[in-house]
This record gives sequence, structure tokens and C-alpha cells, in this order.
Amino acid sequence: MAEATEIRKLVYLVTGGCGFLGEHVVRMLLQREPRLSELRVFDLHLGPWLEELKTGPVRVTAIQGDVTQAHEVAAAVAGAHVVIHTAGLVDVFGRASPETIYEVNVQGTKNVIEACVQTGTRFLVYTSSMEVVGPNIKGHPFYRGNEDTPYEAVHKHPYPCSKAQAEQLVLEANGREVHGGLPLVTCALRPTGIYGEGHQIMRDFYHQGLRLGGRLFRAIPASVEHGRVYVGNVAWMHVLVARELQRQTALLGGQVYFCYDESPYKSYEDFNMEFLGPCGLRLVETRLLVPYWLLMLLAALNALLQWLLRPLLLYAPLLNPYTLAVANTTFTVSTDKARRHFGYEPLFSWEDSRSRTIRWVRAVEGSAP
Ligand SMILES: NC(=O)C1=CN([C@@H]2O[C@H](COP(=O)(O)OP(=O)(O)OC[C@H]3O[C@@H](n4cnc5c(N)ncnc54)[C@H](O)[C@@H]3O)[C@@H](O)[C@H]2O)C=CC1
Ligand SMILES: C[C@H](CCCC(C)(C)O)[C@H]1CC[C@H]2[C@@H]3[C@H](O)CC4=CC(=O)CC[C@]4(C)[C@H]3CC[C@]12C
Repeated sequence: MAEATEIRKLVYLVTGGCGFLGEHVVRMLLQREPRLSELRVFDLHLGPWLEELKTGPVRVTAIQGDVTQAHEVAAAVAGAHVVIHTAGLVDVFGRASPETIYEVNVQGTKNVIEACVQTGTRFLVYTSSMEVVGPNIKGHPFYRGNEDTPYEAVHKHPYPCSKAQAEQLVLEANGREVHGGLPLVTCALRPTGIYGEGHQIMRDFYHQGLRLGGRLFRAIPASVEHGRVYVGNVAWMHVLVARELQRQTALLGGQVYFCYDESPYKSYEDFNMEFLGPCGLRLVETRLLVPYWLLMLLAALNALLQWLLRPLLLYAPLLNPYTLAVANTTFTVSTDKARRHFGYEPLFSWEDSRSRTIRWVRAVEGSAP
């Protein structure tokens, strides 16, 4: 007992700690970071599940706050050794305005960096995204690429643009002097499409399939491959990189790492069927019935309707020109940089990731959409 309290001396802060990924990071830190003494969970909306975490050996502090408010961020960061910044506005459906997306993703990240500098926090891990690279607006495939693969990263949509700007800010901040005179050490993790327990889009597809009599309709050719990664492995990568950033500052500082695991390369829809299939849904082939030009037309119509209806109501369907372009462009990652730099191996095999996700979808069954 005395030994356990002796080694527990680190304070971590997880921004966005009540989100899909954030919750997994929080739980993973409690399970796998033995040096943790306090875990601060900062989010705009706190989850009730945080209460059950407060009985363990680590002090869990829930902080309701907004990353766009510099003073709230600085107060939460003060005294933390490590910040894992996962908070972000993930919106590719036009629910939020571009200004709001920039405010949260870019200004929010600036506030986190400045808070580290002012308060003397030395280690910052940023949750970036594959979207900072691509797919680009030209629809170029990124096939089994790694962190050094040349690719024309050209974006227009506010989400990838904001993530790219924020990532750049984080990487440029590496080496800045923090309060106390020591250098800030930063790195960025770039997950591909994350799946697993708590994945809202998977839940939406599941309910859509139930409404359609147990069917989903294929819209994208099966040959278009998407990189996907299990949320537990993404969380594990965050925990590991945060630990190793403190040990190997020169090697890891200023670096980017794609998040990867053993999940198979498949089309977005075929991949989802790995979980939705065992839960009773089937994918109906419609390629011959719905040509791509018609999908583009529908996507453009959705965008027009969104714009026309905006004064009255929020119309934000899954299909829009941006999501169609992303869904229809191959983007897969093949790298071992995280293994080479900080010894990352996926904690969950593909079989584990799959069965955990299926179990979660089954539990969602019957719950309101
Ligand atoms: N879901 C995915 O497939 C991928 C997500 N990412 C990144 O991972 C991070 C987490 O994403 P998810 O967990 O999927 O999203 P999420 O929406 O489930 O979680 C984001 C969390 O940030 C919080 N948040 C939003 N605005 C905030 C603000 N102003 N102040 C404080 N907290 C705020 C939300 O309340 C939420 O709990 C994001 O930075 C996202 O860009 C990256 C690649 C793929
Ligand atoms: C919603 C899309 C699938 C529906 C397409 C339709 C309507 C034709 O059937 C999703 C396809 C690809 C997804 C994105 C991808 O996984 C990369 C992402 C990374 C992030 O950082 C955030 C989420 C997302 C942009 C993800 C969003 C949903 C898709 C566009």
C-alpha cells in the first residue's frame, strides 16, 4: 500500500474526457497508468459514469468547462504534469457553423498550449485525425500510407482544416519554454475512423437498419478501403505515448503518429457489417440501382436543403458532398512508427475488438435512437 502511494505522483488532465474516445482514455489511464495520483476530466458535458470512478485509489476530478474559455482551461491545467487534449468538435454533417468548429478545435487548442506554457505543464498529447492528411478534395487515394508518405493534403471543409491547423500549432509548440524554464514536449496522434463501444455513427446505422426492416443499402463500392481502428487501441496509444513522452523527449517530441491496429482493410460499409451483421442486419447490394452520379446529386440536394431550411430547423443527414467524397475515397494506413518509437502494440486483437463492439451493439438494441 505504502509502495503504491509512493509511486502515484502524477496528475493527468484529459480534455473531452466524456466523449466517445475521451471516456476510453480516462478508463484506460485508471487501469494502465500506475503512476497516476489524480485524473482531471475536463468536458463541456460531464457524464454521470464519472461518479463510479471516484472510489478507486486515484483521485478523479470532474471539471465542467469549455476549451474556448482560456481562464477555464488554465485553471484546469495548473499543476497537471500531462495534458491529453482530445476535446474537439467532430462535425462533418453541417450541424455546427464553421466559426464554431474553428473556435473549439483551433482556439481551444491554442488555449490548451498557452495554459501549459503559463502554468509549467511540460507534456501535451494532441488527438489529431487522419483527416489532417486526407482524403483530399481531389479524391486521391491514400493506400497503405505511413507518416512519411507524400500526399497532397488539400482541404476545404472546416473540420479537417481546423484539425490540421490545431495539429500544426501543437507541433510548433514543441520546445517552447514553459513556466519554470523547461521545454514543452508535444506530439500528435492521428486516428483513422474510430469504432467501438460508444460510437454514435454505428448506433445511427444500426437504428437506420432496424427502421428499414433489417436492411442497409450499399452506396459505396466494396473496393474503396477505409482505415479503421478500435477505440480501446486508440486509448491505449494515448496512455503509452503520454508515458513515453516523459521518458524519450527528444525522440517523441514534435512527432505525429497514425493510430493503427489489426482491424482489416475494408470499405466503410463492409467494415460496419462486421458488427451489424451478427446483430441481424444485412447489406443489400444496390450498386447497379444507384449510380454514383445519383448519389452526388442526392448529396448536393441534401446540402441545398440544409441551407434552405437552416432558418427553420437543422437538417443534417449523413449524406452530403463531403461525407460522400470521404466515404468514396480509399484511405488506409500501414505503419509501425508507434511501435518503433514507443513500443506500441495493440492491446486488443481484431477478434477482441470485434466481439466487444458486437456486444455493445447488441446492448444498444431496443434503446431509443
Ligand atoms: N470519431 C472519430 O472517428 C475520430 C475522432 N478524432 C478526434 O478524436 C477526438 C475525440 O473525438 P470523439 O470522441 O469521436 O468525439 P466526441 O464528440 O464523442 O468527443 C468530443 C468531446 O469533446 C467535448 N467538447 C466539445 N467541445 C468542447 C468544448 N468547447 N470544451 C470542452 N469540451 C468540449 C464534447 O463534449 C465531447 O465529450 C476529437 O478531437 C476528434 O477530432 C480523430 C479521428 C477519428
Ligand atoms: C458518414 C460517412 C458514411 C456514410 C456515407 C453514405 C451516406 C454514402 O453512406 C462516414 C464515411 C467515412 C467517415 C469519416 C472517416 O471515418 C474519417 C473521420 C475522421 C475524423 O476525424 C472524424 C470522423 C470522420 C470524418 C468520419 C465521419 C463519418 C464518415 C464521413
